[in-house]
Amino acid sequence: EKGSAPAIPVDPRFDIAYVTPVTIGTPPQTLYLDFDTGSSDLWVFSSHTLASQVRGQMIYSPEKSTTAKLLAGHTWSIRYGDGSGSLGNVYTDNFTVGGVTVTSQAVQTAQQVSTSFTSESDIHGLVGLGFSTLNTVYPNGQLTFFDNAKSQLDSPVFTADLKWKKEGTYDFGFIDETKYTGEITYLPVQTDPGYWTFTSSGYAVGDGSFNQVSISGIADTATSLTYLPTAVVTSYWRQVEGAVNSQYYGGYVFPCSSKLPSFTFGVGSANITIPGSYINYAQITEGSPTCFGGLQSSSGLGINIWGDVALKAAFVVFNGGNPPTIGWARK
Ligand SMILES: Cc1ccc(-c2noc([C@H]3C[C@@H](O)CN3)n2)cc1F
Repeated sequence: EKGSAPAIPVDPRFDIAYVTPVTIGTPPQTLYLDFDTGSSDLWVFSSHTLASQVRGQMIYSPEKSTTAKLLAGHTWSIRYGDGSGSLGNVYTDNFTVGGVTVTSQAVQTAQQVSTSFTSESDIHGLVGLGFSTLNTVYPNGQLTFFDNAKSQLDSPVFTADLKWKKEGTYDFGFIDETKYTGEITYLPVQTDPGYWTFTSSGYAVGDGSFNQVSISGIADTATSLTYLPTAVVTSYWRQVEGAVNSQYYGGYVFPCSSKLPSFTFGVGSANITIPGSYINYAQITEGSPTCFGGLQSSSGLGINIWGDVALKAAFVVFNGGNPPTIGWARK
């Protein structure tokens, strides 16, 4: 089996997140979910979610699905990197993405969500694509959609082809050769504690020389920006006149009229180049001459994150084989 599904930017002005249509239950209920390689819970806004916390999201109603089964005595609670979170109960039901169906997928129904989820009406939940060890369901952890689907896929892989301000795709079970140029470079993955953690071989700013330095970080499809060590990020923004690291705005801001240099990162002996335009993330407020950078320091996070700003410059293969590896190609 194999399948393809679109990755649709939530806001056409800037790529804050990407959502993908899925169907759950019988008859099928359609929701648009944020696929997240940085976590491993599949949760949805539901008929159980506090009404005061639902604002326009599509919901999953297990009581309307003839194939839904309550996973009695199981609960979950998750906190994301930005402090947002959600919690609730667990059902199993049929779950389909791009034509690939998993019967009895653990679907975590939210009873409560934090304000940033309530205010994001285009995101109806998340599909965790990290390693199942990160799943928060208690007392028995549940498997991700990918872990459940793996055995029925032609190949135990999924790929991410995210695009700048355009619709991209997630493919399951196959590698679409038309989606990239040159070769795919595969790197080892550290699966503990459960992220797709890999080590980049270094970086270059614009046309500058390549700095050979190992940068270990996670590939995270649900983090909008890219967060790297302070030394790396400082050397990038030093090239942009008027760029400052603003305490007020919580990161590097710069004049929107700037022509930003590209940022190249090493993957083995190959490399991926992020165009400068991708690093001009957004105006700090509508109409402002000041813009917020897509490349920020990871010093406060304790982890480096290759988020959408980096991922959308590449074709990325998440290989769930034994051992798992991550593949990068230019496109
Ligand atoms: C409103 C909202 C807030 C946060 C997130 C969110 N989901 O995953 C992540 C990153 C950080 C890490 O926790 C795992 N991947 N961030 C999604 C949202 F729709």
